Amino acid sequence: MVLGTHNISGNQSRGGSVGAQPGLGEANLLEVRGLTKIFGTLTACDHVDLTVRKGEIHALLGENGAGKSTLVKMLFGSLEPNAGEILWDGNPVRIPNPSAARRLGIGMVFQHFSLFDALTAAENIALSLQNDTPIATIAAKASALSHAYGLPLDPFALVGDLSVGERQRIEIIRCLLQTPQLIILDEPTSVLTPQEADKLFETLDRLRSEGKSILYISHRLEEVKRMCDAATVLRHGKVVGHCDPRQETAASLARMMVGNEVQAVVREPVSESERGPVLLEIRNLSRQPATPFSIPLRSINLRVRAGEVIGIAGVAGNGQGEFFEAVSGEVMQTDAASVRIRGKDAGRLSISGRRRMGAAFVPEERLGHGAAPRMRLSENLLLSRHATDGQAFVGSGGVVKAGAIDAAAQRIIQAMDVRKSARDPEASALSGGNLQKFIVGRELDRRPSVLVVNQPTWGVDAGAAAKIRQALIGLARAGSAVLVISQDLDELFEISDAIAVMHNGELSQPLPIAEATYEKIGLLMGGAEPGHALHATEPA
Ligand SMILES: Nc1ncnc2c1ncn2[C@@H]1O[C@H](COP(=O)(O)OP(=O)(O)OP(=O)(O)O)[C@@H](O)[C@H]1O
Repeated sequence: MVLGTHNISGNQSRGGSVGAQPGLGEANLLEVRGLTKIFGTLTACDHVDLTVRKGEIHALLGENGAGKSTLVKMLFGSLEPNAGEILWDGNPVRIPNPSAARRLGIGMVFQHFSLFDALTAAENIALSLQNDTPIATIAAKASALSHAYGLPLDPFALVGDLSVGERQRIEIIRCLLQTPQLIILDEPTSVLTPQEADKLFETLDRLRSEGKSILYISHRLEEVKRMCDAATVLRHGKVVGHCDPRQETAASLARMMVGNEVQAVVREPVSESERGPVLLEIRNLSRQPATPFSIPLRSINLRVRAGEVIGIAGVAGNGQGEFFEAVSGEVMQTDAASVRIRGKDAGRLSISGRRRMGAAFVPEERLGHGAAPRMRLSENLLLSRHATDGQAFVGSGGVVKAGAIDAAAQRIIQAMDVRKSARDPEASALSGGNLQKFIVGRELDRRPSVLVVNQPTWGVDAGAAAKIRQALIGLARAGSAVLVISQDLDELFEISDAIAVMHNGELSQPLPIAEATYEKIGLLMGGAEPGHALHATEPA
């Protein structure tokens, strides 16, 4: 490992003199020197140096809040640097806005997608092209790219009906349509299934072989080792090292990012006698597809008992989103008994009604669903908890108890180690992983009897992911029922007492973790007949 010894500012050609200085400099597409961004009192990027060569997949690593997104936003013209220099093909450039970045040849796929739900994939792409190319032409080009790069996409599908993975494909194709030389991908696989991620890697391989460069942000260190030719590591806004990830282990990369060893998650097996009553019960839950693109739910049955964590695995788009909506009350059922919380029918209750029964829910999408972006963390806390913690947060006559809300927000921030640039910032000012930590912490803080969480560690760094996973196990062992929907099989194996698989709107019986293997779960994810080799976790 080379820590901070690779002097990237010493070998470039400048001022367009490509070829004048043979060697490494010729192959550099992007060079960044001393790039700095300050938010209030926080230096999010502190004199960052970075070099991306032509035809290279370059990883940008760092824990949540390290400054990765801030850095790439400056490269894409979404944020203006306070200091520093950007060289493109050896020439100093200013990138005042994303259009300038695109003209230069820089494309970006953001962590939070910027798509309109009510429009089709092709219409969304058209909006970003800023010209009047007919939709049919755009759709044809998008289809051609989708075939060429192995990214299946129906250009006429409504975005609102698509899974997160499918939405990401639109973003990637939208980016490729502009024939970029450098593609920036901000945590592209955090919401993809292993199969989707493999497809994406093929696409990236192909782009690399065409000489394109990729700047790749990811918390998944195994894939960084597998895919990337070089890595730059940030910590607290500063570059702390460069390395060749292929020469590292996931543990050594994690250590480099975090500065020390990442704590392993501990899950002691839970015995039958340690499990309590069924706190969440799904009975014969069926749901017609709301749109032609959504998945019907087919007679789902599941029981989650006090003391246990049940995981739900599955390839994205097999009904997990529809299931979460039905269980959380985002969509109500006609049959009140199809969702029972702590022994009472809840199927016809709203989210607030179900929360009042002691349940808590963490949705997959952080911004918009999990938190209102333009509201402060304390305001978000009030928004989600006024219905359940009315007495704690709202006084007589409806007066908001600002002190109590502030104290609770600070408690959560401290418990989850949420890193931020102000005492009580707007949700949108938090890095993605830190916002996820806050949202999970906000729900855990209520000590709910039932917690249902969809993708608990999406975009969260290795250290923080371990903390969240341990907290979920801790909540269960303290007597709650915890249901975790995740596309990260490693995560499910780490935290679950039993794993069920959702496929095509059907849920298999949970397989006790002692009997679960990647092969069995993988078979079920691929649609193998449920029933064989599976045992219930509890007597009916
Ligand atoms: N618009 C903003 N206003 C104020 N502070 C901000 C803003 N954007 C980012 N920050 C702060 O800058 C720091 C770096 O955030 P950034 O999003 O770059 O981190 P990151 O490394 O991408 O993290 P993650 O892995 O969680 O996505 C964080 O402390 C964040 O709170």
